[in-house]
Formats: sequence, C-alpha cells, structure tokens
Amino acid sequence: MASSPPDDGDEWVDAVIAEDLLKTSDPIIQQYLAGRSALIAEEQKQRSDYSFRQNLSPIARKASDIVSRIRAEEQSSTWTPALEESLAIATPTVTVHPGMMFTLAKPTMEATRLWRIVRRMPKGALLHAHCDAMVDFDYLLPLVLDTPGMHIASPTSALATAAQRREAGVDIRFKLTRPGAGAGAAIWDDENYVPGTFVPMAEAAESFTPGGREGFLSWLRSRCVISQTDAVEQHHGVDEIWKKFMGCFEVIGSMIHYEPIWRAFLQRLMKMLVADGVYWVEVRFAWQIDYCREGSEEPELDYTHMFQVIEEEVAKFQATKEGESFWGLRMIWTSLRGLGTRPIIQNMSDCIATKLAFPHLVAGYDLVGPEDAGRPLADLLPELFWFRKQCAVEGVNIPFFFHAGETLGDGDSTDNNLFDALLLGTRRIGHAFSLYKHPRLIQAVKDKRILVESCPISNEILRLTGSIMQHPLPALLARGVPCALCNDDPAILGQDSEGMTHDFWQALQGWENVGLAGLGSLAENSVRWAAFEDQDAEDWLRDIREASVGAGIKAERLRRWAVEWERYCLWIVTEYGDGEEDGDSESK
Ligand SMILES: O=c1[nH]cnc2c1ncn2[C@@H]1O[C@H](CO)[C@@H](O)[C@H]1O
Repeated sequence: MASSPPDDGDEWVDAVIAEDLLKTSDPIIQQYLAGRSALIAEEQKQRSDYSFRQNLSPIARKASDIVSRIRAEEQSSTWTPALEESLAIATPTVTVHPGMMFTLAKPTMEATRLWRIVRRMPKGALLHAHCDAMVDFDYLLPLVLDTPGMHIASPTSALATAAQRREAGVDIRFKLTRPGAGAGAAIWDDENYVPGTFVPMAEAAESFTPGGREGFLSWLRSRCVISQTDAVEQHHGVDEIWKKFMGCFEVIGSMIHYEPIWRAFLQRLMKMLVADGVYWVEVRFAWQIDYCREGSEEPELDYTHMFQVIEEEVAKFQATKEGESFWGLRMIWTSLRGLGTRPIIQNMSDCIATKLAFPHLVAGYDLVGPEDAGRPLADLLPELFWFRKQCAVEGVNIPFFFHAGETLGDGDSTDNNLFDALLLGTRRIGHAFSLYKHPRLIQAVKDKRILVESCPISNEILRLTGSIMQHPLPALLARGVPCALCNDDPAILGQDSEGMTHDFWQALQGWENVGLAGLGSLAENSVRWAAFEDQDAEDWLRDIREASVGAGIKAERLRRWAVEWERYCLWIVTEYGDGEEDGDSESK
C-alpha cells in the first residue's frame, strides 16, 4: 500500500477509489454491520443491567440519550489528552493513567454538567461505608475543636517537629481535668511535654504555629485524610498507603467516640446523604468500647448508649422536613480481621449482645482491615462457626456481609476469601475486586443472587487500580453480576463528601457501556439488596427475586425509588433536552 495519502490534485486517484472501494451503503458492508450490531446486542443481553435498560420508560430513554450526548461532548471538550498532559507536566512525579487519576480529575469533574446531573440522581442506598470515614472534616474538625472539654494528647512524644506532627500518635477526647492556664501550648514543646498528657484542645489550637487555629485545623486534617500527594504517588505501593490509611482511623476514632460529637456526626451524615439522593445507609463500624456520654470521661461498659443515641438521632432527623425522605440507617458490625482469637470472640459476643438489645439496628456481621495482611476467612473458620452457633443459641439472626477479594492477588489467600465468603453464605460481597478472574465463582454469585458492593474510588486510592478505566467492575457488569456502587471511606480517601456522586460520576464518564441506564440499574440494585429488616435466607432471596412486585418493605421502597427515578429523568429532559433526542434510539 502507498504510504502517502492520495494527492487531492490527482483526479485519477479519486476515480480509482470511486471505482474500487465499496461504499458503506453497499450490501456487503451493510450485512457486515448488521452482523456486528447483532453480536454486540447479543453480548449486551448478558449484562446485569440488561433488563433495567429494556424496561426504561420513554422519558427515561430520552433522558439517557441526553446524558450520553452530554457525556460525549464533555469527553471531547473537557477530558482531552491536553488536560492529561498539562497535569503530567505540572506534577512530574505522577504517572498519568488513561482515564485520569481521581484526585487530579476531581476539581474539573465537579464543574461539569454531568456532575450536576449525577448529583441530582436518586441513588438509593449506600451499602458499603465505614463509619469513622464518612463525615467530611471541614465540618467535623471545627465541631470537635469547639465542643467544650475536648483535650488532645500524644501518647508517644510532643508534637514539636514536622516529623512528630506527621507520625506521632494523636488522641482527642473529652476530659474533666482543667490544667492551669497556658497548659495547651505544652504539647508543641519537646522540652516540657510529658507524652500522654491531655491538654485543652482549644488552647493548643490557639498556640499552634504557624497559623494558630487555622493552622491547627489544617494540620489535624492532614492526619485524618489521604492527601492528593499520597494518593498519586503510586510508586509507594499498597502497603504504604494502607499504613497511612490506618493512621487516619486512629486519629478519627478517638475524637468521635463522645456523645455530643457522635450525635452531631450522625445528623451531618444523614443530612448530607439525603442531599445526595441517598435514602438508606448501612454503616460498618469497628469501635472498641471507648465511647463516653456527655460530661463523662469514663467509657461505657457496653454499646447500649451508643446505639440508643443512633436510634434517637435517626428518629430526630426523620421528624424534620429534610429527613422526611430518609428511610433509615442500620449498622453492620465488624471485627478487625487482624486480631487474635480472644479479642475477636469478645467482639462477636458484644455484637450478639447488642443485637439482642437493638435488633432493628444491627443488620449483619463482617471483618475489616487490610485484607492482604490477614487473617483470611479460612483461618477464621473456628471463630465464625462459633459465632454462628452462638447466634443460634441466643436466637438471633446476624447474616454475613463479608469483605472479600479486595486484592490484586490471583489464587493467594486474600483472593481465596471469595470462595469462603460464598461458602459461608454471605449475602453481599464487599469489593470483590478480584472476582472477575473466577468464572465458576461468578456463576455461583449469580445463582445465589449475591450482590457485589463495588467501591471504585476507594480501590483506586488504595492502589488496586490506576484509574477508573482500569477497574474491573465493567467485567462483572458484562457477565451479569448484580452490583451496587459505594463510597467506602469518602472523608478519608478524597471524595470529601458523604454522598456517592463522585463514584457514580466516575462510572458514567469512565465506562461507555454504563450510561444513565446503567447508573439507574446500579442504584436500583442498592435498594434491592439493602438489609431493611431481619429476614431468614428464604425471605431475603424471595424479596430480591420479587423486587418491586413483592409485598414487603423492600418492594415498597423499590417502587418509591422508581417514582423518584422517573421524576429525575423528567428533570433531565426538561433541563437539558434540546429536542434532538427522540427517545427511540438504542439507549445506553
Ligand atoms: O476498604 C476497606 N477494606 C477493609 N477494611 C477497611 C476498608 N476501609 C476501611 N476499613 C477498615 O474499617 C475499619 C473501620 O471501620 C478500619 O479499621 C479500617 O481499616
């Protein structure tokens, strides 16, 4: 073949082309294209969002086409190679992955039309998120600082040098003691601070250098979040980022285990979720019993008060105008998987005791912490069988909602957690990042109607994937696995907001096959697989199977969600429709 393009001036070349080349309208090419479309359509039938897509109303179809058009426009106007390259030049230590890294894309993303559209979407239920990491620090840290009686200590050293401020332990708690004036500054002073001494937090903040209160808040924030720099320096690897991540939990955990803060925390969480179109949340939490009531520095002996407060605050929120549409909140009890047998059994007992006292607030049980660091589920079998037996003895039903396969491994013990999660009867799987490598398991997950709680931004920040485009969720959706999107640890990992808009947005802009209908299906799944009430395995599966035509609470909420979805699609059409879309096309 000639390597140079035909010269425009050479008329004979055009003549040869006109003579020899088939036109797109020629039957052979038309036949080819028909076969091609049929093959694509055939494959799309296997998708888990296929039937949702098929059943779109005319308005939803039109909204979906509008969103696809806007997506394509922004793809070519905003998400250009030039933008990627300008970021690569500005940050030479960063590897620019196709699809862009989340924290680099975030400010641009939040200014798009697609953002405004996704923000408004009724997202249903948030099924996978860790309590301490759910409320934004711009709200939380000033609140903690301004709560009377809050003190700060470092158990390891003063917080004088940059290294100490970066690495030393930080403990923030309510204390009755009132040391003499000026004691707050001692924590910044290597000479005079006795490690472990609690000093008044407000005083410490005022005497912080540089910057006083503002400087203090920004330092404290840096101890609670994975910074953009931490997130993009991927050459540091999974273990390094997990070390930073665990350090954040230690700082945050200490400060929210105090009644007034816990109450405000819950209100903020629910308010921000509703504002993001999330009506229901299942919160995983791993608190030791170090929670204190207002005015007390003596930790409670059990979880009763903490759960009492949850009950009160949910009811209080639901009684407000804002909270009218909030369906509620339940907890998924979690133990730290890395602990030994004794503390895990103790924690399981606490779980059962709390379940007996607050059956409606404890939805299930899970194990958390860095999965690659162990212990794997296979190693935890004695504890898990004990738990099951003990639940039976006590007459409670606490189903499993296991994390599994949050790993890059293939056939290692973390990857194999997927087999155990399935065999142990998990109702959903948290992450299931490595599931796409397991054809037999995928079949079983579908047969048993297990939902995958996928957390794409979390997986990216914790270094399992370089960008949304490398994430395996599309492989699961294409194979028909039911999935929901979740935000995992949004306050720590960089979404910086309680809602799920960032994760939904990433899925929409990242994956051509998803589209508005795909997002709708993921949201509908979150409602369909929510644990609204205690159910035995049979009733749980029946409600998932019957979905909105069932008779129970789940069916009723699915119908309510569907009404919101239609209203939302109508809003898209009214706001962004320009008459070009006719709603007849194959919707994505
Ligand atoms: O994505 C995750 N996988 C496993 N464990 C996690 C993840 N995110 C947070 N935690 C763990 O949950 C506890 C707080 O509930 C923390 O110990 C944290 O390490």
